[in-house]
Amino acid sequence: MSVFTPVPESVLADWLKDYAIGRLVELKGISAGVQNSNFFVTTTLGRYVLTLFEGIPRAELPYYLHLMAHLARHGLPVPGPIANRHNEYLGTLQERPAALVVRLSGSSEMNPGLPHCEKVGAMLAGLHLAGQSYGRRQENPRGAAWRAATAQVVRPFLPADEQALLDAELAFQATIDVAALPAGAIHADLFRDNVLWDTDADGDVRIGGVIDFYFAGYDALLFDVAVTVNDWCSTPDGGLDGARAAALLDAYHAERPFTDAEVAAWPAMLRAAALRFWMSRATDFHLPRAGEMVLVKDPNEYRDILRLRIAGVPPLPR
Ligand SMILES: Nc1ncnc2c1ncn2[C@@H]1O[C@H](COP(=O)(O)OP(=O)(O)OP(=O)(O)O)[C@@H](O)[C@H]1O
Ligand SMILES: N[C@@H](CCO)C(=O)O
Repeated sequence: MSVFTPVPESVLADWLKDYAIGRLVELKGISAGVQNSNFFVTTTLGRYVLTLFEGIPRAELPYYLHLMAHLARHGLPVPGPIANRHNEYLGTLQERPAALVVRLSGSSEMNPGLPHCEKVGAMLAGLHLAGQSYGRRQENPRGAAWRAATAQVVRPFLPADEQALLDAELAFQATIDVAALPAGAIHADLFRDNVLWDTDADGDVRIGGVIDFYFAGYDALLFDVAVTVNDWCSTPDGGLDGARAAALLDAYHAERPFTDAEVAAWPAMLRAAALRFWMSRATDFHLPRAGEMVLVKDPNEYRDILRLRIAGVPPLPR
């Protein structure tokens, strides 16, 4: 359940007077997502998603909303935010920062095949290329500094073998020269549940939408590729599915060829991406946030993915 803050219809109808999208027809809470309060909003002029931001500092929100607008303007299937009559994307509703974005079509695919992986790879490369001309910069909120700091918070809760794994991984990651890698705006959480699939006129799968940009930031583009491959191309035990990984990576490489530095850093980035989700999930598990309805995902899934990536991975295409 993801409605932490209820919005009465009369309050929303009044708030919408500040927008040019017509009058309220229907308001429905969305029962997915764990971070914010989300609603489907239908007006006389269209279909939108309303988000009330529950935790992200207000000052950080323009980066996300303008990034979504930038990517949508570049033709990517990203929900464009709607500006109000003051030409602002960010408003205030029920004392929360709030934004309306276009509602995109489709639903997520949790068992992706090769065509899905191929399309996600090509789309991610397009996102990175379009992101190069995005003028704002905000560091990846789950970047290397966050991972190192969070590891120290989580470490006391882990058994000895996991502490050893964590210590060794942090020491290894500290030797990686991330600054040598191409960088830019990255999504940083492009999991299967953040891509909506649709079918085109020929019945082929097509990406209808990429959502949830609220972990986006400036970092190595390869880190984003690694996050995406770890989620889309893993087998149930956490191993890499070679065919799905090749489909995703070849399609990405065709749009934005990997550099030599990226080829060298690939195993390390898959490990950094695994560490990021092991740490965030372990934090949610061992230090649950009081009073919030948080869906706790299994940290061991990403501990195991980390162990398996350390054991070896196939190289990037070149
Ligand atoms: N622009 C959109 N178009 C269509 N559906 C959307 C859109 N934005 C969100 N949704 C729907 O709302 C659900 C929740 O959104 P989202 O994943 O952004 O939640 P969140 O709580 O903000 O983030 P998180 O997933 O990190 O918890 C999605 O699973 C999707 O079904
Ligand atoms: N994708 C994250 C959830 C937060 O977006 C995870 O699977 O841990």
